[in-house]
Amino acid sequence: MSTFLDLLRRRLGSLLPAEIAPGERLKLLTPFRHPLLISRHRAGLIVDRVRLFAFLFAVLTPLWSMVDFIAFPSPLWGQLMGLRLMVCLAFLCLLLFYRDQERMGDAYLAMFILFAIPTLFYIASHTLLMHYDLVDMPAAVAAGYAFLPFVLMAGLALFPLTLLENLLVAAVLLLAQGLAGYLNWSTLNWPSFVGAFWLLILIAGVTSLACMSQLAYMVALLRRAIRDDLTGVFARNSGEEILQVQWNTSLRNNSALSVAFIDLDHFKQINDRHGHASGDDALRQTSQQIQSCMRSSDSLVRWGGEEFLLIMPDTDMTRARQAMERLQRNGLGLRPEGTPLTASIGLAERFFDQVESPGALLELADQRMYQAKERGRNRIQAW
Ligand SMILES: Nc1nc2c(ncn2[C@@H]2O[C@H](COP(=O)(O)OP(=O)(O)OP(=O)(O)O)[C@@H](O)[C@H]2O)c(=O)[nH]1
Repeated sequence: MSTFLDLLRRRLGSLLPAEIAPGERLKLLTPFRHPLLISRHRAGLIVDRVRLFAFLFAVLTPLWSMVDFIAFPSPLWGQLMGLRLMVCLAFLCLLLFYRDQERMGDAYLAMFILFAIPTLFYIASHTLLMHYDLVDMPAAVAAGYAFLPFVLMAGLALFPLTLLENLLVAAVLLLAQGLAGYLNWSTLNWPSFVGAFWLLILIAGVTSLACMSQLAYMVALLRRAIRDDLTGVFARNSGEEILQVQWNTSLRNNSALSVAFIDLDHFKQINDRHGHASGDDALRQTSQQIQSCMRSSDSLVRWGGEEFLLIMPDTDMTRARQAMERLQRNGLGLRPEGTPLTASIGLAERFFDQVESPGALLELADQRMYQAKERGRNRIQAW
């Protein structure tokens, strides 16, 4: 039975996008456990896509007035043109004035505005069209107005969204379509309202898959770009970005921010005596040991060869020191000859040291790490 379940799990697992690692699959379902850098890059990408959409809509919406002019009687085409110009203006404002702060809250707001503008247009245009008894070509053009929810649902596929986010937006669009049916907007030559609703659900399903595939590619590419190949912790350039973000957050919230430089002692000897592969093993062990001790909000960065930087938001000097003492007690792994790996650790904290920039914070922690080396290694230097 368990072999069958195993086989089933593996077969089903192979249906998921291949580029995503097994441990990362949950990231495709909900946005709650996305690391900081994924959220930032995803937010930036979503806002870029919103602006692209806004540009296309701003150009295409007024152009369609020519079709209205040919198909509809006066004053209907004029009223619709007025609506279209307002929509165009709203999209232009979104395009020109929306500033991306690389926060998911901003991305959600941008998407909300992007979808709210055509939805309001959808309601307003149908309120106008309902007053006219259109036949033949005008009726066919009016039916085109009923396709807007389909365009919006298909447009969702452009965004790198999780399943949960996708279902929420799709549910709102389905609700709007249901409301349109309830209010009898289906008079617009739409042959079967239930058929249309079903089609919208199918499109929602396909879009969810498209969104998750995009997100999977994004997560996989980011993993390669931001992680150190050997240890899997953050690479130095991502560490610099994370430190800047955490610095900004600590300024905004007036909260503590600690950093620790952790430099392994006599690491060169491992390479010299036991070979480079043993040195690599030791680095992997150390990074795992530090990760097992740190909080989920902390970020571990491989800063250089055998030097790690631990960024600890919301952590004052006392607690940072306690965390490093715990790390020392748990150990950093073993050298090939069986003796414990040790490190010299330099600590610095924003309030405690009264520094004015993330660079100064790093500098101080680095200096203290060198002092710890000079004082005999295997120690924590906090002032
Ligand atoms: N195996 C391995 N070694 C590395 C890697 N990156 C850097 N190193 C080695 O790390 C060693 C660092 O040596 P040193 O800077 O002299 O430091 P140390 O021997 O730890 O001495 P102290 O820091 O003074 O205690 C060098 O031998 C580098 O070749 C890596 O990715 N893998």
